[in-house]
Amino acid sequence: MNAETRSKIPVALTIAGSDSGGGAGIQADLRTFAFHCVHGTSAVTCVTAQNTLGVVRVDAMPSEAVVAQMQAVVEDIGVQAAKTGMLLNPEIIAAVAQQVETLEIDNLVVDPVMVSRTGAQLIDDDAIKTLRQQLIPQAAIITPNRYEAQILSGFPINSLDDMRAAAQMIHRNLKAKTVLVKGGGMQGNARGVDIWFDGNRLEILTTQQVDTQNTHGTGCTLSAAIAANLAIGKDLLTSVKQAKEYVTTALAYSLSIGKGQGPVGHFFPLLRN
Ligand SMILES: Nc1ncnc2c1ncn2[C@@H]1O[C@H](COP(=O)(O)OP(=O)(O)O)[C@@H](O)[C@H]1O
Ligand SMILES: Cc1ncc(COP(=O)(O)OP(=O)(O)O)c(N)n1
Repeated sequence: MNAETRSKIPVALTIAGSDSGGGAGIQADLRTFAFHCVHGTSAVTCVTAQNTLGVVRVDAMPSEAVVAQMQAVVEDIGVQAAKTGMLLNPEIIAAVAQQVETLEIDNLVVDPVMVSRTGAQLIDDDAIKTLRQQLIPQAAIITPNRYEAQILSGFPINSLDDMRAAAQMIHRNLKAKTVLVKGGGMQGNARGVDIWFDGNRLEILTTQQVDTQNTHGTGCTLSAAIAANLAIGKDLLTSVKQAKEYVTTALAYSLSIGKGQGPVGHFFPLLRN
């Protein structure tokens, strides 16, 4: 890559929390951006003390600090795409939503981090309300997991049909432009199947099911890979399909570290032997 090409490298921004265990959050996002040869920038929203067994403590950043990070990055460097992850509280969500509008951030991927794969609620009810009202309508795509889709649609999800109905309802009721309901938390044949709905087209996205308990960070990795592909200039559906392929490979190379759910292997596909 010569100097001229390097000066045109795509840039993506993650607005998310830190995971001390390195499996999810900004750590997963920045590795994913780097894997895609996209320069990664970040606005840290909170710091979690976390490992493969769960979240022990969360400390929020002041919303003004999150705003300052977003402004510093966008006003100087510029970004072609952004993703949000754990935004934690209503003040941070409202501030991020305001800045997305003011800074005219395009290609926004909202991973509405509310509930972990294990079913634990990560943000409070006021934060969920602010997310629905202020941020989701600005997203190019939102990527709820099974439990988040249950909260956003208001009904239980136990089958592919339920996932389909939830994607359509979230699109209609929340003015979300495109919805991807993720199936990592489903059982049986629906595990690892995702549903895409953009108001016209409904797609069932499948890859191989990977049999591993080391799935920590799959949602962050998927949304970061979508943002990276959008920053490169790919269209939305291609970005999602390729991001899903990447997550599947990273799952196949996931890491058995810690005593609980280990992280996916972001760079390990490079070490195939
Ligand atoms: N065991 C698996 N095999 C294949 N794909 C999976 C598996 N687990 C999760 N995925 C995929 O990983 C992505 C993230 O989904 P999910 O794990 O549901 O999100 P979250 O981490 O937000 O709970 C989705 O594309 C999902 O289909
Ligand atoms: C700091 C932080 N952000 C997000 C998450 C959730 O990670 P995600 O990839 O969406 O979900 P899991 O598959 O790990 O449940 C987190 N744990 N920490």
